[in-house]
Amino acid sequence: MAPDPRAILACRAMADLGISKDRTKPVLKRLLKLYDKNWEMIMAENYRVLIDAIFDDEDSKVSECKIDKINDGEDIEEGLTPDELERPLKRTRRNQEVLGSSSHSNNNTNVAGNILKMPKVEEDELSPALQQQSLELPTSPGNLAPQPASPVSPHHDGLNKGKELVAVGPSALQRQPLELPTSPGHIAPQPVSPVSPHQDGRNKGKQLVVAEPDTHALIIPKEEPLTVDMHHDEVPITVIHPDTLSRRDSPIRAVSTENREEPLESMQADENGGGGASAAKSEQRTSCQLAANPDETPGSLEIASSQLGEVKISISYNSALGRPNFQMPSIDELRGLMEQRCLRSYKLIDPNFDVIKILNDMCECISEIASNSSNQSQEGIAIPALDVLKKSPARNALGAECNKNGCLPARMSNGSLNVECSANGCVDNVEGKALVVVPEHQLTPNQLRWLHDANDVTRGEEKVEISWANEINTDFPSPFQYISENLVFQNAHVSFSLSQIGDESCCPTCFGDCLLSQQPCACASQAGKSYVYASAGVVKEDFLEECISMTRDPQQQCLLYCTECPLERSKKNGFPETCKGHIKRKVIKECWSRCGCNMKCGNRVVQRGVNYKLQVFLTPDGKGWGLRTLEKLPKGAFVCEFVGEILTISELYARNTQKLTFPILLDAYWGLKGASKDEEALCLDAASYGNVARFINHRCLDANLIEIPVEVETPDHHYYHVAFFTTREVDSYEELTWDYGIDFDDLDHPIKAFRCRCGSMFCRNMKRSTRSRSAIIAR
Ligand SMILES: C[S@@+](CC[C@H](N)C(=O)[O-])C[C@H]1O[C@@H](n2cnc3c(N)ncnc32)[C@H](O)[C@@H]1O
Repeated sequence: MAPDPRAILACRAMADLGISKDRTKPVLKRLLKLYDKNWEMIMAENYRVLIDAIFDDEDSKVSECKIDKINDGEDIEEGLTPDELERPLKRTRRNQEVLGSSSHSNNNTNVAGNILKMPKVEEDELSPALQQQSLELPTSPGNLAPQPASPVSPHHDGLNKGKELVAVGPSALQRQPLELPTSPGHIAPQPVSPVSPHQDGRNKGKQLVVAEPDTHALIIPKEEPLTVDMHHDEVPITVIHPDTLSRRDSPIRAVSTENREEPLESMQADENGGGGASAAKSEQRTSCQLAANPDETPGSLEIASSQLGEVKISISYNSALGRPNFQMPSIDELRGLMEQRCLRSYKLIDPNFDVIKILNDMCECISEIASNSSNQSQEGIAIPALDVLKKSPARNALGAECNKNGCLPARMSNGSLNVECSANGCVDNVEGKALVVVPEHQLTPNQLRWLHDANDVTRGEEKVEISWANEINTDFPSPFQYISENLVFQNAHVSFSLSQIGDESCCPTCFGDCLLSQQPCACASQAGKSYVYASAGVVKEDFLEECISMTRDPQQQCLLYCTECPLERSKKNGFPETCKGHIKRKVIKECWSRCGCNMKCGNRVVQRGVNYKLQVFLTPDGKGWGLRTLEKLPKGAFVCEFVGEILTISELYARNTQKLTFPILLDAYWGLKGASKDEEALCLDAASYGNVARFINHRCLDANLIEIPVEVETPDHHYYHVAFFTTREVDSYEELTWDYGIDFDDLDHPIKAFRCRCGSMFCRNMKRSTRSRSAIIAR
């Protein structure tokens, strides 16, 4: 009898995941029997049930085998007990139970949604069978199924960026995430915890890029020269079959480049699975050779390097190879699935286990080995190519030649824009290295302006220049007006009058630097008994920690309720609810023009503006543009203020109909005063007018920035500045993030939330199926 085509499809789908037919068939048969040949059930959600059953099958085999061994006395030598052998599963179950109960308590915990919500578990997306199984195993079958993914290229996000709405609202940070209640239903910002299990991997400044070849580029970064002449189907430079990620004995092919100006060489593990430079002396082929043999490379891990010490790891997929609906997953989805696989296969239960960190470590090892063998011939040695901007000595050199920031200058001549590309993936103006000449008239005014302002998106508005870079594709940021100070849109009442400031609210008799005096000046006293800033312009540790816990830790959190909440009052639906509460915050009071001290006074930090080297960049994980630091930042450092138009809440709601806002509420005092008048209930919107903070992306809970209200020129509490400080030390080239406080479940919210790709293990918008099991275990 001819095999059922559905069975063939199922085997194929499993093969794509690296599961052999031999493993698939018996389990499939069992499932068919179990589900009475209900194929729909088996095929649902990309064969989740099947995948799960296969792994469950293996789990039980392994565990049976181990118990057998123990019974035979084998493992006793290693000090293992049956209990220990079972620990992973038990822990998982226990954690799942806690998770369940926590979710339950979340529902009951209700300071009107103003506390952090547990990550959203979308039970309804699981098949009944899976739901049943998930009660026992938090690693639901979905974890192993390929997730429908959005294209890796942030192309679309990039285009949409600025048109999506950011729901920002107060929420709480958790040290015990399980006990965290739900996140806020309103729009105030929310700071974050310094704890990041992924942080180690990231702050090395390495990036993993999941790239989708784009041949429609107007400007082709030199970083990707091979793609210029390649079809989408062709496999780039250096290729390692994905199976080699898990199978040590898989042969790996490498492809060299022919036309590279900066030689990118291939990296491959040796037959014994040894990584590092020793494995790099490998067979090299051209991309043509590889393309001619496509069946062997449905997907590829690309590790390439240049002699300049750049490291690049990219994962690409040949979409022509029988997977027409293939969509490259986001880095977070990839991470989720990889972690699930590794956890399942190797029973890793270390909560710090992080696939990205492993890849980053790999980059570092390559760099280390490569630099230790600098005298050796570079032939055949693969130097990773993607951490491009971070450690490349070429970057600085080119940058020094071309521009201070090393990125994106362009040249106009004879009506054409000559856009060129450097080895570090930046567009530069090195003579004779032009990749594409784009007629000027083909660029929009916005693109022309961005090219012009490539070195300084602030257009001179800040003390420091802030460049932008796109190492991924040819997108430009969307237009907005850069302003370095908040501006009133129309109805907001903000008075900066000197007469409003009484002597008791400033320090007219001070001089020089207030921080040098023993007694805190009158300004500083308003925030507490001592100065908030340490002399180096950073917030003192104890103050910072207090701010963090007051906003994140439910135990420390205090919510203030308005008698008549401006948010509810302005709702257009005519059904105002009671105030959902606003997080009580600690406030900094800086000295100002009426004070006797000078501009260098240590109690003036935010008003002096951006001080660190920052860069706007296109994120590789689909969040659109983001902000990163180009230098290491100490803990408590002031990074930038959130600047935008000052709006009343009514004005904000009016704008929200257009879904174009990037708002932050100035609600720190709302519950303390009586009912705020309309013109005094304010927020900041950076959609059309804003500063560099408008590029800071959201990260659930463990973001590296926290926002702190700062009073400068007005003691009238309804208006203040919102300043971002680092919650921990931040490495150069790390993306800067803060927790918007979004409640991803609040469908009633006036501002549309987005699908979160923050990658945090505490993500509140992550389906269980894509969530890191290690995160669950960590709880
Ligand atoms: C204030 S903007 C940040 C800058 C933005 N990425 C851009 O390209 O202009 C907020 C928007 O960025 C995107 N974004 C921010 N954080 C994100 C995240 N964690 N996951 C996905 N998208 C995110 C969303 O589209 C959101 O509406």
